[in-house]
Amino acid sequence: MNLTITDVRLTPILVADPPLLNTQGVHQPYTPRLIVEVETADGVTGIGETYGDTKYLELARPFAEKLVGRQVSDLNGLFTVAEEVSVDSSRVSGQVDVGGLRGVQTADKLRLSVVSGFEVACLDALGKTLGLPVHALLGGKVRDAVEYSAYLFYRWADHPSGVACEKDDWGAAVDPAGVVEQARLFKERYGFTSFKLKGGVFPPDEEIAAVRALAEAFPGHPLRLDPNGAWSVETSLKVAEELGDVLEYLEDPALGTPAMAEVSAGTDVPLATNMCVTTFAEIKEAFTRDAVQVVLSDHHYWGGLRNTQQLAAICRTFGVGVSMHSNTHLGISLAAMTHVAATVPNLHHACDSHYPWQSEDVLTSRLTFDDGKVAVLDAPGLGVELDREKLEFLHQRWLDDDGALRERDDAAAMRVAEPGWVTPSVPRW
Ligand SMILES: O=C([O-])C(=O)C[C@H](O)[C@@H](O)C(=O)[O-]
Ligand SMILES: [Mg+2]
Repeated sequence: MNLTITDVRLTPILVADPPLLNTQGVHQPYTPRLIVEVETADGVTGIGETYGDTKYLELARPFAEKLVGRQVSDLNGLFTVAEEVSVDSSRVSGQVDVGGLRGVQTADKLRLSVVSGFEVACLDALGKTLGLPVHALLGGKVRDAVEYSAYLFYRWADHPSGVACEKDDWGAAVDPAGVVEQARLFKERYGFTSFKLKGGVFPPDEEIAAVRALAEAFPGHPLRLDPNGAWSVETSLKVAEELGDVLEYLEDPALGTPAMAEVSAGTDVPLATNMCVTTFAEIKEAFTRDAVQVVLSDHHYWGGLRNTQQLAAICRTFGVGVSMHSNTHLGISLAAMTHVAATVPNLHHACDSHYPWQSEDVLTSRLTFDDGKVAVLDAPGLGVELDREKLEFLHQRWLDDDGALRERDDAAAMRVAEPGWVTPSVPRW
């Protein structure tokens, strides 16, 4: 067997995305992703997926060149190679995250977000070569299926008129009745039994009413609300008090560890985050101050599946829970998320996934949710197959774009509907 990497292919694509609302604006009709293929001397190809905005492509290209001649099994070496890739400081200094809502932007985090796509591709190639599933390469699964939560969004029925887009049949959700109807559809179509509502869109009282309506419609189902740091400490405490009896956790009610620590000190409702603990460097302060009780892992920006396991081990040591964050992603990432989630013993919360919102994919067959769960695949590698025609179609869309959609920018997308829109300053309420 020859594990030498002989070729690395990078294919940026644009995938359809519905008009999902968050505190910064609304999702664009198409969003960028990057598909990574790593080929070995034996002709085995491994696939991975990560963010596709220009700032990631700029790093992925030189990184890919450096991998040729290395071994797909040299996963630790990926981090060493990444350090050799320089990050343009203008990409990280003073930048506002215009859509991802994933906390600080640093050069390291940018690198890790790129490494993760390659780590998954290497694990896929290694697993295919050895005839082992990725979860086995990670030490073995401790469960046969991974539970996901329904990721509810306030949304419009369609993107603004005149905007080129793909249509879907979910309808609008801009009030409690709309949110409950969306949750009902999620349950009917995928069997989800826990629900997360993306908040920070409407004044807190309206979002409290939506969560109350969910609690009435789905008694006993775990519920979460995530305004992406849009509230003050005072508002966060008020919401915690009003919804404390029905929330599994409140996610990033206020922005940053100091504010989260203040909220945490004033409520018994568990606080979760994918904004103030997004790097290993942020863990110490947050855990020491008991600012968060649940960390949402995300292999994309934590630097891959093995770093996700390390994060989970640290959380376990400190008695902090683990859940999983998600941005817009396709089936390659859902497969990767499911493999790593299957190996984490202390994963006691259903994971987030945007996948149901993605009508397009690059796989020959879509992954499915049964009773809200994705079965852990035991086929070699990730256990999924790339559909070249679909990949080419989505790449052509990227090539045809004039550049406007190649960067995710939820505030810019909102300005199409509301020309005066600017990213709200925080706390918004
Ligand atoms: O806080 C979160 O869960 C997210 O950041 C998830 C996504 O970014 C979501 O808010 C989005 O895509 O609008
Ligand atoms: Mg969140």
